[in-house]
Parts: sequence; C-alpha cells; structure tokens
Amino acid sequence: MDTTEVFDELARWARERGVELNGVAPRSLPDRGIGIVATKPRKVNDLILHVPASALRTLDTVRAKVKKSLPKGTKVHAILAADLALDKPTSKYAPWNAVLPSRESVSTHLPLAWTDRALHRYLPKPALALLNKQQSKFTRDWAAIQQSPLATSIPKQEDFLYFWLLANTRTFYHESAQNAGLPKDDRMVLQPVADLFNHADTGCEVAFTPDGFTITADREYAKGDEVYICYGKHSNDFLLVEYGFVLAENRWDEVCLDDAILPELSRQQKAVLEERGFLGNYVLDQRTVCYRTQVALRLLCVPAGRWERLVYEGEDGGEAVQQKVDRLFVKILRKYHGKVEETIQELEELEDCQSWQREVLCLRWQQIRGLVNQTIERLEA
Ligand SMILES: C[S@@+](CC[C@H](N)C(=O)[O-])C[C@H]1O[C@@H](n2cnc3c(N)ncnc32)[C@H](O)[C@@H]1O
Repeated sequence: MDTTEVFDELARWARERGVELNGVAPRSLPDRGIGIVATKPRKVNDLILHVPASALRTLDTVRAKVKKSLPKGTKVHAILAADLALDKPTSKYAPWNAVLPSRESVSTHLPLAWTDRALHRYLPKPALALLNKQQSKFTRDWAAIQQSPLATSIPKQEDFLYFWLLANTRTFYHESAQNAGLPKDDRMVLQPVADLFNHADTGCEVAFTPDGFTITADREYAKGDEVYICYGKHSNDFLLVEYGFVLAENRWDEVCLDDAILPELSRQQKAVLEERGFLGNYVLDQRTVCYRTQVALRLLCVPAGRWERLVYEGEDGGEAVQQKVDRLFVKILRKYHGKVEETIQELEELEDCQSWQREVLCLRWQQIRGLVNQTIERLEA
C-alpha cells in the first residue's frame, strides 16, 4: 500500500469505530512525520475531530493476559507499552499501528533512545534533568516487565523502549469512571487519528468528557494548512526530551541560567541562597529574568544585611542597586555567551553522531545564544 492508501485505510477504520473527521486528514509532512491537514476551509470553533471513548486504547482494552502478567502497581504507561509491543500484524489495531513512526525515527529523535549516550552531555541542564527522570521511570517499568511472565515475549530492552516511547509521545490525559481511582499519571489513553496532530505553541482546543475527545479549530484554516494542537506550555528543552524536536518559534521557551550564575557565587553565598530556597533554577524567557535570578544577583551586589532587607521586606533597592545588578548581569551573560559559543563549536565539529542529532543540539544552543544576546541588548538599551 502507498501512503495515501494507508491514510485512507486508517480513516475508514477510524470512522467504523465512530471517529468523526470533519474536513481534516492525515498527511506526510517534511521533518515531522505525519500530521493533520485541512482538506477544506475550516472556521474558528469548527469541530474537526471527535473520538468516542469506545475508540480509545486504555487500560480496559489491554489484553487480560498482559494485565494479569504484570506486577501489581505497574504504571499504565508500561502496561500500554507492553500491550502495543505484543500486537501482531493481524491485530484489530493494524490500520492504526501502520501509521506509527518507525523504530529508526524514534531512536534518532528521542534522546532516551540515542545509542550514542555521550551526546547527552550536550543537553542543556533542564533537558538533562528531565532525561534522568525519564530514565528512572523507564528503568522501573522495564524491571516490571522483566519480573513478569512477559519477559519471554518481550525479551529485548530496546524493543520495549520503542513502545514505551511511543506511549510517552502519543498518550492523552483522560478522566473516566473506570480510571477515577487511579493516580493522575495513570489516566493515560491512546486515541486514533488525534495522535497524529503535531504540536505548535498555539493550537486547536482539545477537550474531553468521559464520553470521548473533541478537537475544535482555534482559527481559520485554508485547505492544505497543517492543523496543530498544543501539547502544553512547554519549553524547547522539554519538547526535545519528551517529543524529540524543538520549535523555531516558541512563546513558552525559556533558558536555564544556572551554569551562568552558580559559578559566580561563593560557597557561603550558595549556602545563604540554599537556606532561603533561592539556590538554582534561574530562568530567562523572551521578556523576563525570573525573580530567583534577581535575588541571586542582588546577593552579589549588596552586603548580606542589606540583601536580607531587600528580599524579606520587599524593597527593590532602588535605581542604583538595579543598575549595579544589570551591569553585573550583562557581564555574567557575556561570559556565559562565550561558553555557549564553545558548545556550539564543539557540536559543529562532532563527527561520530547522526546529523539530525548534531543539528538539533546545535539549534538548541543557538536558540540559547539568541535569548542571551537578546537579554544583553535589552539590558544595555
Ligand atoms: C503525537 S505524535 C504526532 C504525530 C507524528 N508526527 C507522527 O508522525 O506520528 C508526536 C510526535 O510528532 C512529532 N512532532 C510533533 N510536533 C512536531 C513539530 N512541531 N515539529 C516536529 N515534529 C513534531 C514528534 O516526533 C513527536 O514526538
């Protein structure tokens, strides 16, 4: 079957299960696999997709054998991944499975699956922290599989990782009578066709009731336009680790400045900040420098006693302190800019990695450099 036939077959199969696609259809798109495109003009508030609860893949649709085999307390994420892994080509989900991204695509794009783990050291600090959390969850879930009778059916870790990452990138949060008693992070479901929408920082409205999901147009779409949803107000570090891409334009993006500011602080200053709950997690976005950063910079600019008054009595220290803080901040940002440049250069010279991985890491650091530059210019204006 060619791709058009595969998409037509999916749409037919989905409609048979009560899914309504109104003037949208899946298409292959450059650099982002499959996406959803308007097949006729769409107006604001048009209902473009409805997926009834009966068409969802949930804990309740998982084969009894899978559920029974896994230890009590296994996360729904792992259960769905195991169920996907055990699907045969003749599965009733075959037309849906036919549009899943390939193993190669997943292992190229998602950092947890990168075979060259040395590349992880080029992830910005928040991305690396997220990756480490993801790794712990995967290790826990893989241990559950290995302890169970499913270990013989899913013997290879890389196979389970592929399906685990599919579940990670394609599930939606859903509340129903069936999952009401479960922890929030276990209320995960897979839904056909809706899982083909790509992400933008603003997108169509996704809503659910116990009866299913609806996706409604957030604006007008011309025939041929790609229709996006927004997976959440995510930074590019988050998108890179959780979904394997970064956006060129992302109004929710932010940059962590810990590697710029922490080296400027003495051990004693770090202890003071730690005690007061202000050590680390310094963040810059397109418009603002976070309050935590302002607090840390003030400690570098005024005597400790005055700093206490500034922080605890809500004084900002006036124009004179702010100017001192801004001058110091520019100096710190310039130094950090140099480090970012070095990272970009190192990445550009990397040879033993896939070009996409080098490019996405370079792009991320170029975005960080851009935000740092923009802030220097704003402070100096
Ligand atoms: C829920 S799926 C969306 C459908 C997916 N494109 C596919 O081919 O099946 C999420 C995945 O789509 C890709 N994706 C979503 N939005 C993207 C975007 N704006 N740019 C590039 N890739 C995107 C990422 O690979 C992500 O992990």
